[in-house]
Amino acid sequence: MAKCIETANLTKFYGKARGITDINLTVEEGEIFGFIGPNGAGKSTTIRSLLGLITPTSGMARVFDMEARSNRTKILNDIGYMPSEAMFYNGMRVAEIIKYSADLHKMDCSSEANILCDRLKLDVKKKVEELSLGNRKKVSIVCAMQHNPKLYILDEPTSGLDPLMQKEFFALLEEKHTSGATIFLSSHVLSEIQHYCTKAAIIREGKIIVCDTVEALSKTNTRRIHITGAEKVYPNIIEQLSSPLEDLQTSNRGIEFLYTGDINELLHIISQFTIQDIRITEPDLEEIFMHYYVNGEEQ
Ligand SMILES: Nc1ncnc2c1ncn2[C@@H]1O[C@H](COP(=O)(O)OP(=O)(O)OP(=O)(O)O)[C@@H](O)[C@H]1O
Repeated sequence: MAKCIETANLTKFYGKARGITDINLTVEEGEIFGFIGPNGAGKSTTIRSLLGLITPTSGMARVFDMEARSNRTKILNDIGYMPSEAMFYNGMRVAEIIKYSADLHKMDCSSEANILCDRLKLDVKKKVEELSLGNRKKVSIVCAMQHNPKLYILDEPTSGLDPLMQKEFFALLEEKHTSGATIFLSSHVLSEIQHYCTKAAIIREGKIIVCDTVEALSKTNTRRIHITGAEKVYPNIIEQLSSPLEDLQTSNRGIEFLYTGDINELLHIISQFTIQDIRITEPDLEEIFMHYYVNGEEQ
């Protein structure tokens, strides 16, 4: 399958400040790729490099098999970009902004724009400064989608949208994907990545710490252990374990924690104490992502 996005050792320093270091990513045509990481991790810097808006300090970024910075005019024509902040020129009406954005692509997108505004319940007569954050986001969505681009680069697209509009937005995105579009989705909302993405990369402190299919990321030998009746003895259990526990929670219903060590060792230690019950479950993807957010090991 053809590569839609490719970076190799992509690095950007803002003066001496780290933006991103040695980012290696490949997004194949037709993929829905999730890009997640804590605040300041480097998501927007990576995106701005892909759009050719900033010059990398070193390494390369290619989109549609072209070097991003020197071919940005050509590349941007086939991209639907939603920046994380939906900011527009004050004084303009929604319809004018949408038309202006279509003109930049030298296309008449009016019929697609009307459909999108209708589905998103966007009042095109309003002035930008009269719009709520959610409604400004909708303007961004229409501008990103009306020209039916080959690639969507979406930087936290759902922040500010109410749940109904989030649902409509993803319905639209899935339709575009079914028609052949590739999607690069930066998000803080882990459930979005889990539901919609085929592959995901986690970035932390400017570096990619893990990149795999969402299915593979969900598979882990980490287990969540729930024990009832161990409130008094759990310090003794912890003391004997050779692997550290994570996310230890105690309550009057018992204790629970994430455990990645040898399960036989754990059961052997627990068997020395009197407990009421034990349950061993797989952690959900959100817990796995949080593990990488907080403790992230490098690839
Ligand atoms: N124009 C700039 N000048 C100096 N430093 C910058 C600039 N833009 C970003 N940075 C720094 O680069 C790092 C990565 O920032 P970036 O905005 O790419 O992160 P992010 O993952 O998009 O964060 P968030 O989730 O908060 O939007 C941060 O440490 C940030 O302070």
